[in-house]
Amino acid sequence: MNIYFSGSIRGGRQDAKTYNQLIDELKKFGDVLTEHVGSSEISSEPTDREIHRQDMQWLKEANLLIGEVTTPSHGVGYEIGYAVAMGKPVFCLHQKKEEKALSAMLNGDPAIKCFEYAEIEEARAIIQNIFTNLQ
Ligand SMILES: O=c1[nH]c(=O)n([C@H]2C[C@H](O)[C@@H](COP(=O)(O)O)O2)cc1CO
Repeated sequence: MNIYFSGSIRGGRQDAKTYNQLIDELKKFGDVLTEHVGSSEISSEPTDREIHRQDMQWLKEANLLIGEVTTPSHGVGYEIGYAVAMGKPVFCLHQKKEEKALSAMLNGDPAIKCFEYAEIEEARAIIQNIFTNLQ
């Protein structure tokens, strides 16, 4: 099972620790192709062209995409739209925040399953359910 995990990088790293915790959970169910998204240090070595080429390759190889979408990110939105267009299953997790509603373009797409969580334990349980219910 190849898992493409999406999370904000240049959109803001305030949820990076959560990404890391989610990636640890996802690793129980398959190979996370984009483990660097949860890393405390993002390499600035590859060019943007190389990042895009590599990520598109991983997206092609992925069986599904799971995004943590609390922090809005152009890259995450792009990856999600691309994965939907490729017919891949897409799941989005976001933290409950009164001041910020999830984008209608994610929440309103019947092809995307969106889940709200408050605590990391809740997010772990959502991930476990996703893989239990995968056909
Ligand atoms: O250095 C990078 N490496 C990388 O893999 N990405 C991909 C993976 C993330 O899910 C997504 C983050 O996009 P953004 O940087 O626009 O927040 O884009 C994005 C960047 C920087 O834009």
